[in-house]
Amino acid sequence: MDSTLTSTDSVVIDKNALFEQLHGIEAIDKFIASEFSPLPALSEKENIVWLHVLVALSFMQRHGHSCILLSDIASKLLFNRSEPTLDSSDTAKKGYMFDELTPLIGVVKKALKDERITQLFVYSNGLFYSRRYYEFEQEIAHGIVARTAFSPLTDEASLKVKALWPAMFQLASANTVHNQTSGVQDWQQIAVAKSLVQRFSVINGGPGTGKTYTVLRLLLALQACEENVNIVLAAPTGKAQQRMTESISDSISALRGKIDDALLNRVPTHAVTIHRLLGLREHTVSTKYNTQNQLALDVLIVDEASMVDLALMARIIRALPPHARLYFIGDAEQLPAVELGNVLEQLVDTSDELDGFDEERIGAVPSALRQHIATLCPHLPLLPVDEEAKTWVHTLQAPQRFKGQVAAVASAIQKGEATTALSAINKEDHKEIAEQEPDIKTLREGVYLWSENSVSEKLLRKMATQCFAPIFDASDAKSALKQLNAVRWLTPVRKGNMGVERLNALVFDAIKSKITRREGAFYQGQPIMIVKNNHPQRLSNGEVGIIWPDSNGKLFAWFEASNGELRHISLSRVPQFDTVYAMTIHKSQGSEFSHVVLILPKPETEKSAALFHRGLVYTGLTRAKKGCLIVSNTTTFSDMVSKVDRRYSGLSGAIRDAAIDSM
Ligand SMILES: Nc1ncnc2c1ncn2[C@@H]1O[C@H](COP(=O)(O)OP(=O)(O)OP(=O)(O)O)[C@@H](O)[C@H]1O
Repeated sequence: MDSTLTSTDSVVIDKNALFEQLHGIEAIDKFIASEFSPLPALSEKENIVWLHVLVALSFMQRHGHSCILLSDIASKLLFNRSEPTLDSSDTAKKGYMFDELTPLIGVVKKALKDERITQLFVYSNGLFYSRRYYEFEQEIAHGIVARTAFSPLTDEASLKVKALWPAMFQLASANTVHNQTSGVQDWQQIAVAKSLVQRFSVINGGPGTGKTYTVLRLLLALQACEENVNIVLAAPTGKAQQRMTESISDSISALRGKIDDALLNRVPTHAVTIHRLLGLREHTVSTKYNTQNQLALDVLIVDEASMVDLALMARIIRALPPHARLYFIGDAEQLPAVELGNVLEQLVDTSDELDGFDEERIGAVPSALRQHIATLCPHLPLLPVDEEAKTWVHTLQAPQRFKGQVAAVASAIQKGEATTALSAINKEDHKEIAEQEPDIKTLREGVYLWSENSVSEKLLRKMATQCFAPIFDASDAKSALKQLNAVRWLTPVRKGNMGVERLNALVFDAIKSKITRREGAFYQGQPIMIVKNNHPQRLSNGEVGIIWPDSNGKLFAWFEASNGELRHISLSRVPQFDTVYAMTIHKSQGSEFSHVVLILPKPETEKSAALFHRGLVYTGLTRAKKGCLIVSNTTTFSDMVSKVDRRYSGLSGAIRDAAIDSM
């Protein structure tokens, strides 16, 4: 038989001929489809449908979705490409037209009668999954729902927290009267009050909306309830762990003098990476801490939760002892994790219809919880019974820092309002920039847009010198690192004219006359980013350092430790790295810079156009603390803001179902 043909006793299909017609698929998609089809119980026609469902599932999982929604592929022509494009040697592909929904579901259900298939795949509520991801979602949903039940404070704990409250929130009596009479709600206080009586909650909000401020108060309140409570702070990456340590420490400093030092000194400040906490072994999926060997802690606070993927979340839930509290801090509008899943987005998602269910218990605020809040915060307006949000989600909206233009533009982008965002940005045209060329203003407070067309190579080089020459003028490694974090260039892509690789080469060319010392591939002032976790050197993927001489003039790589101290390692020990004047927006997640140059080029290929979406613009912009210069055409900018990158997941629905089951 021809090797391209696959058969069971009754069915023969020419898989390669079918794959040949599909655009955008990769070897792994073909492998999955080949491994689990054809099935003897299906007819030839059904097997062809089944094969394409498997290709679609594998394709979607490669793109971060945990499942496929069958109604979204039903009656659709997918994997087609009408014209060969210039950027690839691909020819036109016919694609595959999926059946209508009812027969499509019929085939999937029939395939799932096969014992081997049912061990590996699941169909549930219109979603088709690999069983592994379905089970992750179920585990997470049950772990969360078990923790969202109302668990009241003891009278003693309640009194202690109540005594601490006015100092924690700096409540002057004028303030409290104001809240009571004006009806102005204080969502930070509500978040703390609610989180005290729920063992799981999410504190969600954009940059500077006061998440750390809120978490610190939650920690103080938890410690007031139970003196020896064991609290652990964790974040998904080394960079995020460092920032968490810094922001909690800064927040504590801001409270000094207002609250008893003894209380503040008990608050933990040192964060760890989640991987380290769980003892995730490199190149394996096993963790030291898991269901059999759970972590010895009472409270786990996870920062930058948008970067937590589905598998990592499942591992966190497994490693937590049942009594442990879990609090997630993050911004659900940020890009989701690079790996599969969009956990935070699903946790805060309120799009699920609660109609027909007991809203009192699933979505709205139960009366016992309202009573608890009224006791703790009599100065605040009562929460309405019909509040729509999930009780465990606290979305902070009012920017406390970061006021002004960056916040206004970010908020319009978040809502998908490209025109509003554009009207809130200062736009400068080619002529103005050209006129300013001798003294271009790359780094200013606020948000500026320069049209991509008006940014010539010459101008880019001037911008590069302005942004990065100060690194080379620094007096020591610490100030060089500080200069490095003052500005970063961000772009969505690695390749192409405005991709990371070309921009880094261009910057290097613009500043190379400033280089005074070199050693092999390294030079003084070179910013490097580690691209793979390296345990022996205690360096994690994404960590950024600088090459700088020590007092003897010998070059070393310098990194900031989580306590703010610098440490250096010899150049021969530097693991795999990239030079990093420019980096991808994805890699910038969890970092902040005073200024950002956000380059959003016109997509050069069909593939990159599909990947340019709102999350990239929002994440890139919100990395900027003071100013952001966007280099983009208004059409590209608007297209990106209008395009949402939705990941399919059944997690939100699984949580709802688990909540109903638990009633
Ligand atoms: N209710 C408040 N009253 C006064 N200042 C506040 C309040 N909430 C937050 N702040 C201040 O606003 C600033 C930003 O708050 P915070 O660092 O908690 O925000 P964040 O959401 O954690 O920011 P990021 O996302 O950047 O980590 C801090 O200086 C903080 O002290």
